[in-house]
Amino acid sequence: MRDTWRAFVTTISFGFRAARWYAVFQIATEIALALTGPLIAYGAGVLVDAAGAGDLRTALTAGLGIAAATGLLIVALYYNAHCVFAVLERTQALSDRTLMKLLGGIDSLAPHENPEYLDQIQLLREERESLAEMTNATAGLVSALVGFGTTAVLLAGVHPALISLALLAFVSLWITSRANDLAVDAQEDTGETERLRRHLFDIGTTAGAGKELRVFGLTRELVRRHHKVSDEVLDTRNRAAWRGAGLKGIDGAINAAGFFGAIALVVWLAVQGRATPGDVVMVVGLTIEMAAVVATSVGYSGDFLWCLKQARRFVWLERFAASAGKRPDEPATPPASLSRGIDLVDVTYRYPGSERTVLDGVSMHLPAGSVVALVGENGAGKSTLVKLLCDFYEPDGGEILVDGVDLRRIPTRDWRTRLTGAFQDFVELQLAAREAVGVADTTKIDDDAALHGALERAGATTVVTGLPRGLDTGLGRAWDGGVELSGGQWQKLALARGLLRTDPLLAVFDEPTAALDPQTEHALFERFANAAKAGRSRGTVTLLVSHRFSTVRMADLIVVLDGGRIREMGSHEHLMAHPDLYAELYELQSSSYR
Ligand SMILES: Nc1ncnc2c1ncn2[C@@H]1O[C@H](COP(=O)(O)OP(=O)(O)OP(=O)(O)O)[C@@H](O)[C@H]1O
Repeated sequence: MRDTWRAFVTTISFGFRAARWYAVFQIATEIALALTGPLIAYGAGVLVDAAGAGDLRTALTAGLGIAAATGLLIVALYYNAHCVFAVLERTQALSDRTLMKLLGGIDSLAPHENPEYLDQIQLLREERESLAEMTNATAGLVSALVGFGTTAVLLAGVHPALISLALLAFVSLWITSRANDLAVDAQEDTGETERLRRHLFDIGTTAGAGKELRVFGLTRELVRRHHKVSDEVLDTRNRAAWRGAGLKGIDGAINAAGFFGAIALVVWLAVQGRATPGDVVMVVGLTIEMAAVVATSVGYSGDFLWCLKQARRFVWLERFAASAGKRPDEPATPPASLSRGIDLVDVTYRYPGSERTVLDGVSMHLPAGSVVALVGENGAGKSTLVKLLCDFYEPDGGEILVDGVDLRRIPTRDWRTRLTGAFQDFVELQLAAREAVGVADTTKIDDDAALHGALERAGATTVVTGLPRGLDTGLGRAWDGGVELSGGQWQKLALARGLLRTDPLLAVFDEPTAALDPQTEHALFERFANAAKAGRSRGTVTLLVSHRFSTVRMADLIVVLDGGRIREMGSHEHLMAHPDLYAELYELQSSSYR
């Protein structure tokens, strides 16, 4: 119950934070709207009785009241629609920003391996409008309650038995919540299939996959699979919708019977002389009004319950985000510079939900100020090791020591401020060129000298000098006047981002040059190595992952991973003098280049 209350308060507060006065006016106009129907019915009853009794003054006053209520209805309807949109748009923007903050604020990548997390996120993304619709659903429910209460009081004034009409509304509410549960269950049951459907659509329509799609003629197969999973999703959701429609049919029949009973009762009372003609007119009007109120309150309570469901998901995510990540008992700050270096002691790692040990007892010393190259065949565990060093995941066993301090003790965000690097799955940031590089250190976004320095270190100067407006050019074809870059140019900008930070303790470059030609990569790594040597006073450890051995050989230390274990390590000369996997692969590559 506390969770439900918290979910409600959290999401309704979005509306009031994003558009306070519009939300207030929305609720006020909804209440005004709710009152007009019963008041018009009441006025009609008074008018009929007054006219019958020849009381012109009362009849005209009632007529004036009906006219005023109708006028109010027209104005309130118009302004209410404006408020609804204003609240919805602003609240949606706010709830989107809150979601972005929440998801981006989870330091670890481990949740992305958790199917429950992925399902919740998928559903939340799909239904995130519901977070914004809480104000609307609540305002609707409040107005329905006001309309319901006023109608019930007026009906009871004619005969207490008519109040039973109001009780039917509770039956309708119960049936609606059952129908709603069916829809929610169906949505949750199809969460994973829906993810697959979206994935198939994405690969079938994004430019990135376009080439392979055409070369391999995959469109037909993708469409076939999309069709199959769509049918699965839609069949399940449709079955739930039909069962819900069946329940609503029963609801409709019960209500129709109730309304007929109410009209029959007041007509019988009038025939008996215990009700006036005005009462009959009013009860007919109120019965119609009650039907409308029940329909809207059923609709709004359905919306409200649905919004509440999404709100609870949001609160679940808030809790998850707050509990994710490490909370060291004795937090330590990263050192200003490294004197010893980074040690891995018997590090073991297995991806969540996987049985396979990806890193198995890895121990090594990465000396302060050194350039270390990590090599090994595909799947050897190189990127996994890089991810552990970046604190995306925590080792299952063993420890990573930063100048002797266990990385588990260093808060992730503090460690990340002392990290830099570039990754094979870099992001194409379609922003102005200065932003695409400057995001690595936002204090330098307007510092042209710093940005050009990073571009120069990344060998990316010509990428920017070739742009029509230099650093201020918009990148990407999605924008008016934006310039599209080649894969290698995007990668060079990603590298420049990695090289903008000038005081890291660890710089990781995980195949950041795969889109570049070997000569460019060689020249770049030479530059990194020289920069790393120049920065030895800070003790920065530079870790390179590459499959190109001509590049790797310049590292101070080369670590060869094989099946998640260290197979050999040492300098190029040492590894060549003691031939094993490295020497074999090196020879193989250099002979193919001869
Ligand atoms: N998110 C993941 N969940 C489960 N297993 C994973 C995940 N990422 C990688 N693996 C597995 O871990 C093993 C090591 O992968 P990793 O990416 O570290 O290898 P790598 O040496 O960097 O390979 P490459 O040279 O191809 O980039 C692989 O067998 C891979 O299947």
